[in-house]
Amino acid sequence: MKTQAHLHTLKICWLILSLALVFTGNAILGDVKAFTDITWLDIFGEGSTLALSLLFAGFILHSRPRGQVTNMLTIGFICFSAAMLQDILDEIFVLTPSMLFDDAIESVIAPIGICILAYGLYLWSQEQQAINEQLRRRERFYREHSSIDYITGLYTAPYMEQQIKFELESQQASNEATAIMLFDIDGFDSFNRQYGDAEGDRLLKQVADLIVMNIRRNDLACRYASDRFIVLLPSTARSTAEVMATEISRSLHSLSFHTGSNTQAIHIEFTHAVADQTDGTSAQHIVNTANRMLEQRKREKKEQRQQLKVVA
Ligand SMILES: Nc1nc2c(ncn2[C@@H]2O[C@H](COP(=O)(O)OP(=O)(O)OP(=O)(O)O)[C@@H](O)[C@H]2O)c(=O)[nH]1
Repeated sequence: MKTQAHLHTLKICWLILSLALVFTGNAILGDVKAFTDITWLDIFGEGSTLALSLLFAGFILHSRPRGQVTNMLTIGFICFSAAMLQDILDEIFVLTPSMLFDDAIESVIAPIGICILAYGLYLWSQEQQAINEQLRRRERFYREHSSIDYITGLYTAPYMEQQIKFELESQQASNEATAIMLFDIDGFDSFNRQYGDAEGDRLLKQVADLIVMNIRRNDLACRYASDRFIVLLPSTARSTAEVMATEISRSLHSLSFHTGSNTQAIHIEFTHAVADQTDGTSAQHIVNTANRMLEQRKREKKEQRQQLKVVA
């Protein structure tokens, strides 16, 4: 996975600078305690908290893009880490009580940092709700990042099977229908050979995005296999699913795909199939039935093409 840390060089510099300032302040303004006066257990405890705080800040900067949420979380962690460092250093340095340096950092900067951190977390939860809304048609109610296909950004077949299983179980209680649709690109192998695998990957991504755009809020799209996509349609009768699949196939066919800087668009053919819970008692059964129908339609299409060639 690509790190986002390079986007945050300035923030990393601020973090290092603030820790360096705290250390320098203590070194200039304080006197080092006698070795025997130092409580090493306290240093260990406070040092662990500082290390964890820096680790959290590292995860944030490693994985998040730029923006207000990242800024708030980073400022919060900078203040909190500076206060934790001060807590450690006052075990090592004695500062004159009349100096407010120690109190200012521990009693003022620390609570300010925690307030900013809390505000950052609040913004993060708001942001997450907006992202969840966008992701709904790609993941529904369950997130498992290890099952994501990185070419299309969709989940893979095992995830879909699990979701169909959940849907069948809940449908037994509600007595509602559940349908699935399969879409398969025609001649993807020759597309790859003609335009290269990178263009093939780009096509898969665009097809995935278009499918997601064409389904409803509660439906779920996944990549089933190489050039095959599957959509789960909860509470949907087969007849409705057939209509939806035909519309999506039409929309996929009108996709204007441009390879490289070519101005001439390529239009891809698709084959689709629909199945519902009457086709089987388990997720595996229903998906197998849809696959068989799809293969059958592909064979028919190929035969038709060959007949047309012979006639021509
Ligand atoms: N670019 C790209 N190609 C892939 C990927 N996964 C599988 N493929 C290729 O997809 C092609 C699928 O070939 P086939 O199953 O014969 O499908 P097809 O050429 O569309 O044939 P029909 O389905 O019968 O029309 C193979 O060439 C695979 O190497 C991928 O992630 N990216």
